This record gives sequence, C-alpha cells and structure tokens, in this order.
Amino acid sequence: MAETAITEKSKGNLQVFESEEDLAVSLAKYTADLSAKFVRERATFAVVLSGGSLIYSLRKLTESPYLESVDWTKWYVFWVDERVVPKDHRDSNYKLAYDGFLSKVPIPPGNVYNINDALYAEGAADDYETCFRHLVKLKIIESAASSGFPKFDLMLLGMGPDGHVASLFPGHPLLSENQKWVTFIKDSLKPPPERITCTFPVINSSANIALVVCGADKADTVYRALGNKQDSSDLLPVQIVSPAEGELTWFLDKEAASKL
Ligand SMILES: O=C1O[C@H](COP(=O)(O)O)[C@@H](O)[C@H](O)[C@H]1O
Repeated sequence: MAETAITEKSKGNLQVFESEEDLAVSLAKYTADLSAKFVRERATFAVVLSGGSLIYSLRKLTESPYLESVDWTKWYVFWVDERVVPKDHRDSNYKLAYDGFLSKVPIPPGNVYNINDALYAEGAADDYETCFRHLVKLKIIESAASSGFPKFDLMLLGMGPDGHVASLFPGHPLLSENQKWVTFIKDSLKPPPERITCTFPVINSSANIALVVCGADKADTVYRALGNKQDSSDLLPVQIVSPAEGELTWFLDKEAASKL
C-alpha cells in the first residue's frame, strides 16, 4: 500500500495515496471497519452514498475479503443527492450505485432507500425527508443530540472540480438552508438541472464523513480547501463540510493533492 501521508489537520484527517487504486483499497478497509463498529454498537449501519466517481472508488468493498466479512444485512443505504430522472436513466445516482456497487453485495433490497423517481423535485425532497424522519423514530438512523438532525453513521462524499458536494453548488442560496433536511434545486449548472439534495445541517450532523477526491482537475480546489492560505469569505461548498460532532477524513490521490 503506497500511502504517502497521513496528517491531522483542523480540516479533518488527510490521507494522500500514490494512486486511485491504493485509495480504493484504503477506502474499503475504512468503510468495513466502520461497518463492524456500528453493527457491534447498534446493530445497524446507516450509509449515505454520493453519485459520480465515488462509486467507482468503492469497488474494492465488493471483493474478498469484504464481500464475505462485512455484515451486509445490517446496512441501510441512502443518497446524499439524486437527479430528478427515472431510476433507470443514465444520469441517475441510484443506477450508478446499483450497477457499480449495490448489485454486487448482499444488502437486503428493502434496506436501500432511493429517492422516489415518480415525484417532481419538491415532492421527492419532502418524501425523502419524511422517510428520514420515520427511520429516525425507528432508530435505524440516529438523531444528533444537539440539533435533532439525522446523524448518519457514514456519509461518503465526492467533490466536483468547482467544489460542489452533494447537489450544493458554489454561490447557491441552498448553501445556507438551515431548516430543511432535504431540499431541491432546479437550476444546477451541472446537468441535469433538477436535483434533490441533503442540506448542510444533515451532512454536518454525520458521525463520519469521507471526502473522496481524485484527479488533477480537482487539485486547485483541493488547495483552496486545504491549503495554508484560507479565505473565509465566499466559502466553497466543500469548505462548509465540517461535522459538528463527527470525524472528517479526506481520501485524496496524489494528483488531487498535487498543489498542497
Ligand atoms: O453531480 C454530482 O457530482 C458530485 C461530484 O462528482 P464527481 O464525478 O466529480 O466525483 C457527486 O458527488 C454528486 O453526488 C453528483 O450528483
């Protein structure tokens, strides 16, 4: 394993890998270890997925030894964001995750909570929030003691080259949404324009967040987020990721970290 650096920063734990392949190996172990911990402690593991390149980086989890050793029956799966398209559409984050991850591991289908693709954006966001509230009552999702927002065990986030996370884009008014758990956007600059997204209070209530970022096209944004020169005005979405009571771990390949 060619891990080049592990350092502690106020911005979270930073892990930089020689290659995306090494990153994927480490991400699988990190996720499997958290799964074992939460299954031991509370008999469930509530995991939130992103779309995009993150799904490819989860591939090692679908292989030995994790395919056999992870207690997949205890997993509950959610999405941090989804595009308002049918779930068999090529832009669907559900389809991406199903094809690249979920179809390869024995998670009970009833534990997979995709966003309702039969509803318009507003309705789908409300419906997903209602689903979260129900599962918090059932204690499948924990509740953050201080805020009452849902506290997922693990949130696996990607980051776009512009610094967006989930469907929370730079400069968008939704960055300051502080009441809703799930909301919608109809003017995403990255297509498709209509999306559903968890809000920052939900993201930042997570017990663990992994920010998984690969590729030279993201190096400038990673530098802006993690480099020494910090500008607190006009924060990028990725700079707002800061779990209040949880742990943030950055998984970077060396291209993404090349400007640090
Ligand atoms: O549109 C989206 O983009 C981000 C980042 O994707 P990536 O391919 O650059 O890693 C993704 O995390 C998000 O879920 C997705 O809807």
